[in-house]
Amino acid sequence: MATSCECKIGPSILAADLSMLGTECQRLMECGADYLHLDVMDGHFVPNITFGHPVVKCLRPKVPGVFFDMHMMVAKPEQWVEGMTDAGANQFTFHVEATDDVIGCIRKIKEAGMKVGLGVKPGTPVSALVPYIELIDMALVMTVEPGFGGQKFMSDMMPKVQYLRQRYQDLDIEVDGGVGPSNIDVVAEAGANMIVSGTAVTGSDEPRAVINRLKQSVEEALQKARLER
Ligand SMILES: O=C(CO)[C@@H](O)[C@H](O)COP(=O)(O)O
Ligand SMILES: [Fe+2]
Repeated sequence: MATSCECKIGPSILAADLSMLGTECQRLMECGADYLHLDVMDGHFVPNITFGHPVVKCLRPKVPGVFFDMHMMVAKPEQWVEGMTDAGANQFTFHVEATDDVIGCIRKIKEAGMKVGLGVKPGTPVSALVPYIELIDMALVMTVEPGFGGQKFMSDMMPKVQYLRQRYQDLDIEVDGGVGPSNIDVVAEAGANMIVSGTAVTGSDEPRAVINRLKQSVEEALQKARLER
């Protein structure tokens, strides 16, 4: 299905050396990343904890101008909107399962000047995003149970991506979890254009080559879809 969306590769820094977060982020951008995917976990929505807006505020000046996609794996995400926008975040991606007031959270994010991402966990049907699709900038399809990097890619989530791409040709669709060179072709074929990859990139001796491989696959799939239009 053709789309006007561009291919964007956004490495997750979750599996990187977090004691060197600033230099790790700089290195990923030097290796050809298009944006950075920063995984925020609160120990409530997911059984793990990472970092919050105070860390993001310190990180911001280390990689000026780089798009920060905040993956908010937190309960009641609306409570963190102000802190994240003050810290310099660009996109606030929260989970549809995490709040009773999705519309209110979307409104708060937009009023704070950030882009809106809305995600579904593997157990949530993609139809849960449909009521909000016209209000968001990006849809996130999780291909692992959120909370940890280095998990196995769930290929049975690809019909969710196909469902979205067939109906919303110009929507940014992000896939996150276990993505790497071994499965990028099915992710790209399904229609995703924003690719999060953590372990496959930060765990590689050649992150630039991995990012290039991911980019090549998505760009080929986008080009093929445009020709089929
Ligand atoms: O949000 C998450 C995990 O909850 C992801 O962003 C992972 O951190 C991606 O890492 P890999 O699965 O690619 O190692
Ligand atoms: Fe993530």
